[in-house]
Amino acid sequence: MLFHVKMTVNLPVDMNPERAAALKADEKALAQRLQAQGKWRHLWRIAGLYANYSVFDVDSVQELHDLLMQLPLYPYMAIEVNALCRHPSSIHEDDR
Ligand SMILES: O=C(O)CC1=CCC(=O)O1
Repeated sequence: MLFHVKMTVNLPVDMNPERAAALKADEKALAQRLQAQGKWRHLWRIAGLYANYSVFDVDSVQELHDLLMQLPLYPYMAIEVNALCRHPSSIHEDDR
C-alpha cells in the first residue's frame, strides 16, 4: 500500500541546539534504515520549507501509523497523509 505523506517540522525556537542535532541525527538514521528496507520509497525536500514529501510502501495503515509515530521528530511534526492507488494511465507496472 502506497501513501503520500507531507511532514512539516516545527522545532521550538528555544530548543537546545544539541538536542535538536541529536533528534535530526536519529531521524536521519531511521529514515535511511526504512529507505534501505523499501518502506520509505521517496523522500523529497519541499523547496524553501523545513518540510518533506515522502512516499511510504507499507502493508497496512497500522504499519504506516506505527512508523510515523516512532519518528524521533514526530512530536514536532505536522503530518498529512494521502492514500495512493494505481492510475490507469501509469506506465509503471510496479506501482501498486
Ligand atoms: O528534514 C525533514 O524533512 C524531516 C526528516 C525526515 C527524514 C529525515 O531525515 O528528516
